[in-house]
Amino acid sequence: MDIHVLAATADRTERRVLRRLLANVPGDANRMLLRFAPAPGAPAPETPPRIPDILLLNMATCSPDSHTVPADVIAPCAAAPVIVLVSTTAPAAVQGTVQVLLAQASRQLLRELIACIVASARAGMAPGLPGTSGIAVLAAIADAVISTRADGTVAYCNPAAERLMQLDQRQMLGAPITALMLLQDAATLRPMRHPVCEALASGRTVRLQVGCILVRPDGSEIMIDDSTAPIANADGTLAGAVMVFHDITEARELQAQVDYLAWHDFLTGLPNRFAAHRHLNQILAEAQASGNPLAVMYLDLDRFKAVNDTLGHAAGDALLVSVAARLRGCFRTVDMISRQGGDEFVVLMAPGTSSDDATHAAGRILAAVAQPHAVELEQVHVGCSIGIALYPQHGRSAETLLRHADTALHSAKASGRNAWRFFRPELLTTAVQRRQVEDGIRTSLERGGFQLFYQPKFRLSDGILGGCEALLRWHHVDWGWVSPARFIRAAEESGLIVPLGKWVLDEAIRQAGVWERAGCCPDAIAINVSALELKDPAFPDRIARTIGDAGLDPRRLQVELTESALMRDMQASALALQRLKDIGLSIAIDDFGTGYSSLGYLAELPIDLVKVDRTFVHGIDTAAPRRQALLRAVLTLAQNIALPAVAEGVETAPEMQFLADAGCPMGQGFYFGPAVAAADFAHAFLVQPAGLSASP
Ligand SMILES: Nc1nc2c(ncn2[C@@H]2O[C@H](COP(=O)(O)OP(=O)(O)OP(=O)(O)O)[C@@H](O)[C@H]2O)c(=O)[nH]1
Repeated sequence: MDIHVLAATADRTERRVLRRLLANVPGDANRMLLRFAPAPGAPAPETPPRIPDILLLNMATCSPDSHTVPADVIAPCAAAPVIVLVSTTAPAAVQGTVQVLLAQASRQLLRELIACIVASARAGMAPGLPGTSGIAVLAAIADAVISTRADGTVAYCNPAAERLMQLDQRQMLGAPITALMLLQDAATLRPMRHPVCEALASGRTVRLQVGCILVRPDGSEIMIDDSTAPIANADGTLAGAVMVFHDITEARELQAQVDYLAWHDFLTGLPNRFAAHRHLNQILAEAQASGNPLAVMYLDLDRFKAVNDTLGHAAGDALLVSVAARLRGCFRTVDMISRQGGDEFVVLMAPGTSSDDATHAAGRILAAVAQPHAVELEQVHVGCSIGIALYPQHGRSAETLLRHADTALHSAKASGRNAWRFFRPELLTTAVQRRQVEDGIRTSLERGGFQLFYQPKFRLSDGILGGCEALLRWHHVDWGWVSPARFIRAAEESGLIVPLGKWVLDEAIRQAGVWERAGCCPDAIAINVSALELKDPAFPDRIARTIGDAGLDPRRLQVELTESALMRDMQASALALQRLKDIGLSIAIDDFGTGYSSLGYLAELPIDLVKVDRTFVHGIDTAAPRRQALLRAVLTLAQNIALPAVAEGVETAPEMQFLADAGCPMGQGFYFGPAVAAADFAHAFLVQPAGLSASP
């Protein structure tokens, strides 16, 4: 006779041994048709394969509580007898099964055993009922198994099915499966067509859709995953169906938690950037269909870094949570508030939002965020800046709207912060140009392109060189010379001014060293220092170290600062300036007279020199008497507090003469000479001992 053997083993050696033992040779009494079961988890075949006459199982993967038991392999052939393949003679995990120690099995023994078991099963077994050894295996596995007859009444259920269904065998056997198992779609809560009915009707293996709920007799619900296969008689007619299922409630809950984390910000609980992007696409589709406008707001806290730096990261976190709560209070439930990361939030205002609505909301945010936040027993104040882009006039896609809102945000920041701005197309060109400039600065810092030019300062009384100012110049490979007005501001706003300032310092000190070794160094080489550098507590020490390393006399170096840079934090400025003075540097105030006009600081800070701004100087010889009087007043003020003054922007001889007559001690400007490269400066203005190479 032909005997269909299904072997469920993933072990390659076992497969090879089985192939050898069950290979047919002429003269064999029976023909063995060996087939291997697909690995657990492999997709079920569309059409049910022929039910085998006997099943060979590897017990190594068949522990009772193991989910690797190929229940969906065993269950459809539950009517078939089972031989368990064991690798040791130790007692098998499942009582009542025939066991074969494969390593010692001979070809003849195994074939005769199989033939004998199959013959007796064919003689006595009713279709749809598992054989005794099959029952033993099914009783031991963790998956629930229910087999039905062709009319859908239950013919068999294993203990796991009793547990999951909360019914015992007596209540289930003979009852229609559809009466016992109420299945619902988790999303719609609508009853679902029973998979047994579907498998019986189609003659195919059926899998439940993900998210199927089993409602149990006591009303409790579990989520199940199942596979249902029809069972065929030996003649191919339908004998019934077998359903294998297990509880996936816990796995789904875990998945739900993972999903939550994937779409929410861990710190504030707000939707995260991915959720915002997804939502924006959804509401854009809605807005497109209804023709309604909507608003996208990009929000960034102002100087949040300072909170982290002064109060610590935990306080920063608490502030972010507090801000998130304030934002929630500013919006309708239809608007989505999300955290993009860091101190950035995005608000998506639902379709139907006009620009007026967005304006009012922005005002509400500024007011709400500005209220003090209770953070770790402190009252913390923080502001924020907001950029707004409207659909459809500022963009139609999620990416464009977010980018344009971000561009508008930068404009709000640049305007002085604590403000909101709508997107304007003009911002785009500036933003793109700004980015290009920033990238260019970075590249030139790495590869070269910056140079220091030197402009002389002269004593007006005797025309002797009184020092010089080192001015940064940038030659870009593609753009040529870039105007300082164009790149200094971009560097300041992007923070690149710090590495740039360091480069200037190093280069000025290097050049001063060259001149000093040549014995022709000018008295004071002034370098410009930005507010950001001055704010850095490590700045004075860095200067001291660099000067020390170069072996330079510190009096050769002068630091020029603008009034506004000093005024940002008077106390910190005073400390930093004193430290610079202690190192031996002199301090000059740039743009004197144009800044805060709060002159009190002149007496407070250790300043050596003031530079009278060029606006006072330009055309002064022919200017109106009131303007001339103003310049004289500025110079007198400097004189009265014993601060020498340098007039900037001197371009003509009459201007120079007017300044000299008014008692201005020094001048700087085109009249004396423009800023030029170090070699040209040395050549023109320094008394050069023989052999000086001004630039190495
Ligand atoms: N406490 C805390 N800080 C964070 C977190 N994520 C990012 N940051 C910090 O937030 C700061 C963001 O600073 P920026 O927005 O770049 O700068 P700012 O100080 O706010 O200055 P402006 O935006 O220019 O006004 C950085 O210092 C980050 O290290 C976080 O989850 N918790």
